[in-house]
Amino acid sequence: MNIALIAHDQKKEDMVQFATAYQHILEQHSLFATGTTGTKITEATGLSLHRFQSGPLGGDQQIGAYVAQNDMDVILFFRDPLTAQPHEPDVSALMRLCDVYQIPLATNLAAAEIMVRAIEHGDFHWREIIHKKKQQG
Ligand SMILES: O=C(CO)COP(=O)(O)O
Repeated sequence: MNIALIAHDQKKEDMVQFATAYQHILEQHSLFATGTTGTKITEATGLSLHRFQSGPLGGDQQIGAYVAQNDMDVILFFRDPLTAQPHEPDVSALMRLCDVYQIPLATNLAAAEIMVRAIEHGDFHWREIIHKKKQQG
């Protein structure tokens, strides 16, 4: 599955701890991240991932483009609700697209822990079916 990992600055430590704790699950999937989040995860865990632009420079929109093509399966986005973001419209747009395409989106650590266990449990197998159907045209 294609999994996107994103964290605002105040939540990056949470993301590093999350990625460390669930590395054994995450490493079985294709990982994507916004720029700085990706760097921090890779430095802390060694996980290999595709790094997009930093969020304020368009990273959320790049992940949104994957969602719009139905190519992203899960998004774990640790948002900071207490700090204004210069790219708030991009953040809102990404979350909107997740709703348009029914893409599972966790916006905090507690929800992400449930989500990653569901991934391990195979609860998102329906996403593989969508990929196969898409390939068949
Ligand atoms: O701002 C972000 C998401 O909106 C995250 O971007 P970075 O991972 O580059 O800090």
